[in-house]
Amino acid sequence: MIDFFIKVKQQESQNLPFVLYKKPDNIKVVGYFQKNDHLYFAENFEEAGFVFAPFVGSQMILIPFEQSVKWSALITSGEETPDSEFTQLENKQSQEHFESLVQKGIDAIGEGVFKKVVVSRKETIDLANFDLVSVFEKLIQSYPNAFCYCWFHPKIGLWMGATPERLLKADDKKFSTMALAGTQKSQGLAEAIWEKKEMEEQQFVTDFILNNLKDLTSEVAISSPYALKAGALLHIKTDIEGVLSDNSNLKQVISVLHPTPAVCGLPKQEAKDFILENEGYDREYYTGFLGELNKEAFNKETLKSDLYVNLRCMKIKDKQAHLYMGCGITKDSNPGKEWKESVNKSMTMKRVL
Ligand SMILES: C=C(O[C@H]1C=CC=C(C(=O)O)[C@@H]1O)C(=O)O
Repeated sequence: MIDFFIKVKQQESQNLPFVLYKKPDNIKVVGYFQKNDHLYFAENFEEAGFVFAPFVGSQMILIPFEQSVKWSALITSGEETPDSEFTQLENKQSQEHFESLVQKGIDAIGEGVFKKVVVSRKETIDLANFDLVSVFEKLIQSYPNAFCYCWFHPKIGLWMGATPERLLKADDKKFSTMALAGTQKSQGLAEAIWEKKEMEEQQFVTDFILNNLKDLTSEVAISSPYALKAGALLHIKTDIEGVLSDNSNLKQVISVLHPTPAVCGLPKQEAKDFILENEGYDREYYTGFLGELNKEAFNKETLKSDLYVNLRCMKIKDKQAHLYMGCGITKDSNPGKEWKESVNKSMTMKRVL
């Protein structure tokens, strides 16, 4: 780990692009260190590299494998940061603004515009001192079952996160994805009791994914919904896996899944229009996706992709951390509760700062 982090510090001081990541339930940290500061893009998903894509638009940045040096290291064990209670000193104005945005979403559902929308907000906090390596170390120790990352490009900026949501894993024609929704503070997995609102919301997500993948797949199987722990929170998750049909490709599958109903809503276009019109800020890479694209398998015969949704993340800029969090809104949502949920989600990043 020490050599690995020395390499990170060197790359940082040369102001060159890099990405560090750890997959869920894995003890290996991987780094790709780009050899120049060029801004490469993924255009048709046939490229090979680490992709970093925004919520909207087609500017998907790529750290190409062939232009990078790969390093990896095993995580030396540390204590998982215990979950704690946090006191919140929130600005009344941002609370009012967020609650009225949630209410607008509920009203639009009442008018039949859509069934679900995910609205979000950004919170900025000052950082007295920020050390990328120690924050990343805390991140990987605190969230063993998340996809943890730190991504930097001198022409874009620095992002970090610990996301519970996989967008797509594809191993040649075999694929897996998930339907994720519903949130509660964790009192332990066994104690989780879900309200009808959350169960329904998660079922919408599963149905959407299954319906939309129908034309692109030849086989699909799903698990029963179960509780997933993400830091101090629990979500409901259904695993979905299967085989892509011979005539479908990665680009088509990604465009069906992204943005997922866990970060946008249902139907997708109507929810997206509402978000862009009403949220009042630019999500940038929050709720975009990131991960390995077309990585050669060990046997070099197949290509593997492993992509995640950029949630529970932050952008670091000018000694400030910009934290992003959103909540799925359905007809039974309550603005006050959604505000609290967004505060709980903000703790995922606050814990490591
Ligand atoms: C949009 C976020 O979470 C999504 C993922 C899981 C559960 C969610 C919820 O219960 O609202 C959200 O859909 C976020 O963390 O910013």
